Amino acid sequence: MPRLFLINLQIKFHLTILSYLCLVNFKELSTQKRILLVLASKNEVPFSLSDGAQSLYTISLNDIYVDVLISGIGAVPTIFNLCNVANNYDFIVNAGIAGSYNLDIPLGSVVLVSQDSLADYGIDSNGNYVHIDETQFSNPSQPLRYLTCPYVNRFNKVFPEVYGITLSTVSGSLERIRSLQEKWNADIETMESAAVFYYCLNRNIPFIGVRAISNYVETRNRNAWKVELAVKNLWNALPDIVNTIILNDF
Ligand SMILES: O=C(O)c1cccc(C(=O)CC[C@H]2O[C@@H](n3cnc4c(=O)[nH]cnc43)[C@H](O)[C@@H]2O)c1
Repeated sequence: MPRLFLINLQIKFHLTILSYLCLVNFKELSTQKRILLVLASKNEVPFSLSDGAQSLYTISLNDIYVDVLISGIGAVPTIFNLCNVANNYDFIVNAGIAGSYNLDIPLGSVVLVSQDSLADYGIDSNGNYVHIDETQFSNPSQPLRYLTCPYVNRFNKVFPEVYGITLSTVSGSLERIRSLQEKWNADIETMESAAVFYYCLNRNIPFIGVRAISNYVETRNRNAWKVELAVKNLWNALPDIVNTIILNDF
């Protein structure tokens, strides 16, 4: 057989194998779920993200690529920034730190939020707080409280399930804490969680809320906060959460 013909045949063979491998890879990529982690601040990420105006990053968690959105603290910045990108994802994880009312939950624990409420949407009637959903302004098709995550029981049972409330101010005085506890009897408090629940439930996007406890909800004592421990434990738990998302149908 002429040498030139043989070389030509070899090249064709290699190109065929290469295009097959590319096709397999492309297929794997295109069937991979697109996961977005939403965190309020860079303080809740244990590695450095580039400075500047950028708020969306791609990272690898145990070889699974996920995007990280730094949404800003509080419900409004979180939902404004989330709704700009949410259509590109199959699953949204609201992750971060949280304060705990429940002293049985050790600082640093990672918890899954099974229910959350926008707990300061209401009317203060001479010291008597009434939630919006208890007034004429309630919209039963879009409730603002007792929002339930339908996906939570698919996740690893090692993370306790908790009830949350979401507020625009970190609670730090006894009177406020007592009245919130009396009204809601919640386990944890955050500034974003119920907003992400509300958005995802109304947009029909699968989601989970995962938080690590950085502090107890008590009269303000910043020295007692364990932010570093909570952030470390949160990120140790995230690969397991992401694996569950990849392996399950939602
Ligand atoms: O002072 C710091 O270094 C620091 C680092 C990270 C976060 C903070 C905050 O001020 C907390 C707001 C942020 O964290 C969530 N979070 C944590 N604990 C609570 C709480 O007791 N009540 C409400 N929110 C809490 C919250 O979701 C915010 O995103 C300070």
